[in-house]
Amino acid sequence: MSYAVQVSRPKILIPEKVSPDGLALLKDQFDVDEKKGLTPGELKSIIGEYEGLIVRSETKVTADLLEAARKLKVVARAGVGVDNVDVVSATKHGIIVVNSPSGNINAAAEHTIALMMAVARNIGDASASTKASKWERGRLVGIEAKGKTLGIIGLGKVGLTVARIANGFGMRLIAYDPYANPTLAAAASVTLKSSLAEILKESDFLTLHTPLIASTKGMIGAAELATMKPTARILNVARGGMIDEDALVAALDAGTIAGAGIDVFTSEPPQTDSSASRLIAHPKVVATPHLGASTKEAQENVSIDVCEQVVSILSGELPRSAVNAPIILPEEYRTLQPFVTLVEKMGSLYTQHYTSGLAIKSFRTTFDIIYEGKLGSLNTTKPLFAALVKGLLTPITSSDGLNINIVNAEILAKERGILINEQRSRENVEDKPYASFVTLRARASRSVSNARSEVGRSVSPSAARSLKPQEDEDQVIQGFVSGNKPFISRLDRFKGEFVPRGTLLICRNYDTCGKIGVVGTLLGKAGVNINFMSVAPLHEDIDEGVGDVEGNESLMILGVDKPVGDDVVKSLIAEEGVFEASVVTL
Ligand SMILES: NC(=O)c1ccc[n+]([C@@H]2O[C@H](COP(=O)([O-])OP(=O)(O)OC[C@H]3O[C@@H](n4cnc5c(N)ncnc54)[C@H](O)[C@@H]3O)[C@@H](O)[C@H]2O)c1
Ligand SMILES: O=C(O)[C@H](O)COP(=O)(O)O
Repeated sequence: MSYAVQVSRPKILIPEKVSPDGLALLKDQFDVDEKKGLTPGELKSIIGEYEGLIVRSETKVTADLLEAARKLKVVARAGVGVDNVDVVSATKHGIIVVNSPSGNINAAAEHTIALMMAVARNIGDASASTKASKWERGRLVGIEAKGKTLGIIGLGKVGLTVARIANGFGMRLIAYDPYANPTLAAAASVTLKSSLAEILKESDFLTLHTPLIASTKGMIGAAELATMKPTARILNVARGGMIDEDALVAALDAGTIAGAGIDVFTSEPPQTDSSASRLIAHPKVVATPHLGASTKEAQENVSIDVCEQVVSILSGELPRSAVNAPIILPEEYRTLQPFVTLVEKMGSLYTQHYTSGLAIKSFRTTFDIIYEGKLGSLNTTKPLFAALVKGLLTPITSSDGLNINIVNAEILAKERGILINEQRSRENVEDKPYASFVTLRARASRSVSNARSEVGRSVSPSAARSLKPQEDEDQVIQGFVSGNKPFISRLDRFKGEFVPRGTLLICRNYDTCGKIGVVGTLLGKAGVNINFMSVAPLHEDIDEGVGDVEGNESLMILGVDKPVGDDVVKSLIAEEGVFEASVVTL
């Protein structure tokens, strides 16, 4: 008599329509349950049995669901956007979230072109009218794409693909993307513009291809629509929320915008009597139900992509596109983790403090990152390199773009035109209160430094004068780790310790009495509480020319309990002696 030992196989749940091509890769090793139409309650009641969960955009992977997911190791998003996944909560639970950042790019780009032509030639309206037994050739005259200007907001993967196709139509291509790679733009015949205003004014067709992040949310509202040509047509195959839907309906009603092709909405499916449903119902709108990625080919691509990653993760290997990437391997974790956090924060601080608000934003900057002291003898700095790239890009790419890990960081940096030189120094750091520290030095190109002096962070008129001497200076951020906690110890010419965490207001001002009171009063009036404050005087080692306020300046760093509005920042710099201010969230 023989006995077969029953070993239970890991289980994977698929509550949405995912292409079978990828699922076939799972079936040898795992039990795959395809269960569509589950309510949130039903999903929660069964999720505890599963090691893997594969979703598209409809399943809401909430903190509550993840709390109940006792065995879950991976959430795989068969597509790009992870806005339906609570990534922070997944990270807290040690669950890796992966996606497929490029499997559906072509599908989204082709859908954009389909909407553009449908809007240009009244295809939706004409089809409905003809099916209703009408023959309205006179009413349904369209326009051609050839010779028209296509304005592209967001020249990333989808935006560039749209540009390449539209180039074949004989369209003039312009784009606004402060972080675009100029070489790729030029190769696609796209002229990069330095302001959104120029794009709005010149576009016959305007198409959006950015992620939905703070800087893009509501970026096209009534004021922006009012600057566009009344013959302009708008396309959105990116995310709902970037266009103010009510404002677009009003502009279409008033005839100040000619038409729109929209695939994505603020509520999906749209609720009755919502702004999304009013937009969909508008006669000048061609609407599709989030179909950008819905082609057979794209669904095969994303399915295979994420299923391969599920296999990797459940076999204990690194995935290629983890959204909450383990940029550090387990054996390196103990030594490097606090420095990974530090370097990521330094990168993020750089992007937010130096590039937000610039007329010309760019990473055409060369970064030197110098690891000193004990860090100088590391076997590998790959996780720190990846952390820097992640920190630099995170503030501008949202969770959609966070697939940065030790495998892909170098390629992603190159794609963005980010040049990073790593240097190690084992030199004695005995004069320092810490055994290792990291310096990030950005050598700004001429165009960037010019932009800084023109617009920069919010600057007071008197600051323009004192900013001048900084134009060609390197930008420096220095930090160290103490008790596993990251600290910033230098920001440009200022030396002072602060913890890079939460929302920080950074003000450069005359180091005179009363400044703290002024800032405190203005924040108090705006209902913003100060959690901590640090004053950084000029760095003692710095003897470079610092302008006519030399030796008399300091940096004030305030940890605040909520974001500080632009109006408050403007009032701050209107104060005598406050030169510039920026708000960063780390
Ligand atoms: N409708 C669909 O089914 C569908 C399918 C695929 C992708 N998408 C969406 O399309 C969008 C673009 O995807 P992608 O893969 O090209 O992303 P991407 O990250 O490759 O490109 C986004 C670009 O936006 C730029 N950007 C960021 N902030 C900006 C700002 N404030 N102003 C101007 N540009 C800014 C970035 O520099 C980047 O180049 C995403 O929102 C994605 O979720 C939708
Ligand atoms: O983010 C994406 O990949 C697209 O919006 C597609 O979403 P879908 O998988 O639900 O079609």
